[in-house]
Amino acid sequence: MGIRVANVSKSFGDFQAVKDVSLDVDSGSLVALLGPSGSGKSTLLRLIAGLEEADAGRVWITGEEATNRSVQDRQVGFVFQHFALFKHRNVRQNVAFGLELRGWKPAAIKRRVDELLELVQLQGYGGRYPSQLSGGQRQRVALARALAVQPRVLLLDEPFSALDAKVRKELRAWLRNLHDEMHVTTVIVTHDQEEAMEVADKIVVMNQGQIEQIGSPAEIYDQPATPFVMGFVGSVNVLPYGVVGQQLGSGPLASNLFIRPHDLDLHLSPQPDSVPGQLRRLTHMGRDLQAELILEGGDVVMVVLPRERLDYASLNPGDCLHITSRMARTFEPDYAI
Ligand SMILES: Nc1ncnc2c1ncn2[C@@H]1O[C@H](COP(=O)(O)OP(=O)(O)OP(=O)(O)O)[C@@H](O)[C@H]1O
Repeated sequence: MGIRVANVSKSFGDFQAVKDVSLDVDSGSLVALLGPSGSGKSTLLRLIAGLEEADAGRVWITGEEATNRSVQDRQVGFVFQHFALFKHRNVRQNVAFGLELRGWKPAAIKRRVDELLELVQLQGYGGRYPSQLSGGQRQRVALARALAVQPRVLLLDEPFSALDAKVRKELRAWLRNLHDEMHVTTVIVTHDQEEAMEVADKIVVMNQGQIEQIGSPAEIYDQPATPFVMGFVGSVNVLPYGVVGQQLGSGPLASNLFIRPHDLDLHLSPQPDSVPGQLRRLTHMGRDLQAELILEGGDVVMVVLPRERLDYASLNPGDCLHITSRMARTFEPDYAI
């Protein structure tokens, strides 16, 4: 086992940020803690690191109990969103920091730093100072520094969120490749579902201090356990069963139907099991069209479909279209996102 968390809770004053959470992270895997702001992701990560003390529960790191151990003793590597590098140390000196503290000899430090700079693809940057690097390069130096001392686990708290979208995407792919080379057990905190889907073997979806679901990216997307998960990891229409139920799905009368925009289809004429809707807006999104329709009862429905599926050239707002569904889910009655 890479990391085990058992029944961990943490409150700040009256506010319970983490509520009786248990989690196993397989050795060598990359797990994402995903959830909205305030859901307790960072607090859980900090509890694993030893930066916060749990009110209750226990933590194991690589099989050894770490609950009462100091941060240093836990031998974890961290990278934070704004992980400040030492400004007055160049890249090599930043990466070497932990090794110097541990009394490594200069020749061994040089070898290890060379190795790490190659790993994070920053050979040739060793003499630069942090102010002479891009944001993405700085985070790669931070990762090299965290990895220098061969941590037992790597904990990343929104490491890329301060960077622009393109760099963030590049760094995700890079992190995934790095992880495939290194196999260090890694936990990454993110509020970005695309990031979690792209990098993680498993996703832990958190909401209000608790785990809603743990699963592979495909499981989380295709078999969401709760309405919250379904809404958080993709777009969803929530429609009262009473209005569209018999046509678009099946379930208890009092429930809502949860349907992804991609699982709906549009037609120019009525179909078996279609419901009519009035077109409010049609948006071109590259390959796909996004249509917003209003049902007879006033509910708004979003449909996303490939452009070639609909002869849209002559459509205008106000036109009547017919909606069918390929896949609809129901959850407990009265459960709302
Ligand atoms: N040191 C603290 N003192 C008081 N409240 C705190 C402290 N740290 C966290 N909290 C509160 O605990 C809750 C969970 O915070 P946490 O940072 O774990 O959430 P998060 O899911 O990581 O959110 P974000 O993505 O915004 O960082 C929040 O409501 C936060 O205000």
